[in-house]
Amino acid sequence: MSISVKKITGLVAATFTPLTAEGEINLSVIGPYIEYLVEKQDVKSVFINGTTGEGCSLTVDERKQLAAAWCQHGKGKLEQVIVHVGCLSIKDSQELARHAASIGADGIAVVSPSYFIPINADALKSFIKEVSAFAPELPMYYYHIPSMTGVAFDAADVLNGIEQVIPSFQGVKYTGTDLRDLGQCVHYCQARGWSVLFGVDEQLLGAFVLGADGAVGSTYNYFGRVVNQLLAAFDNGNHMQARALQFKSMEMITFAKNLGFDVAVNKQVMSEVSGLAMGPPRLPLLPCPLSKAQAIAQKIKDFSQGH
Ligand SMILES: CC(=O)N[C@H](C=O)[C@@H](O)[C@H](O)[C@H](O)CO
Ligand SMILES: CC(=O)C(=O)O
Repeated sequence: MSISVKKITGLVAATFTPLTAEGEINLSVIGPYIEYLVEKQDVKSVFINGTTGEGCSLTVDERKQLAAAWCQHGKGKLEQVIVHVGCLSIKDSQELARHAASIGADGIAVVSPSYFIPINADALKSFIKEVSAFAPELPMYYYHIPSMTGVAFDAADVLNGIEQVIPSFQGVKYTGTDLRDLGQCVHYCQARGWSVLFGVDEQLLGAFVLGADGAVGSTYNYFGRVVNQLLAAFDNGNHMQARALQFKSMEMITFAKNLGFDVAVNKQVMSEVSGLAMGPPRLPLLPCPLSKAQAIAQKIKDFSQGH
């Protein structure tokens, strides 16, 4: 079987999930959110319900409503809407995969289960296969994020031979810092026309040197314009300029991390920079003083000046 696939390139925003002050999903923000990404950040693809989107803290029904809203509002405006369908229950993941296909999503991605963790790459391949079987016509991406899932084997081992069991497999979102494993993923994916998307925003340039096709990250929501210039400089062979821009992103993220940069702070930073109301996190995480998010937002605004 072959499926028609547009390769994913450039920056992909790992979107936040807007909630009301009462903690319910706020679909009315999705339309303005898309306008903001396209017009203000020059970012035209999204990865929804992932880590940044708190996908694992939402109900299946909420995730479906969000996916439908992103696909509906994104039509004609966004290049790709990738729906993350990872859950602890394989049946929930299968249902989300089936739903993503029914609403015209451009692809699906899945993380490894993280409570009962697959003991080896073959076990994880079986899991991904059983999810993709519910959306066989949709490109499937493996979302490698060992710091969150606890998976103890290489992504390259998951990719090896996967096309024989999953015909719709199209690549990997790599959120890790092992450049040898990443390089092996690029080597394997390039030979098959698949996409490698990097997910550690502060190290993006290194991944592009190794041949990554694009990047999925939270900071592209509000720093995408600057990072797009980094990619343009890299494409033009202007490595000094690319490096200078990577150092800006690194400095911004280090500043944020030193203040305690969890998903709740990050979400508030997005509200401050974009003016869109993202609301609180879903889980009762530690309260985040507004002053922290404002300090980070100010840094982002200073660093974005002139870009
Ligand atoms: C663990 C996590 O959420 N990683 C995000 C994407 O994979 C990144 O976009 C980070 O938020 C970013 O690199 C800042 O550390
Ligand atoms: C960054 C990313 O890919 C996520 O939030 O899922």
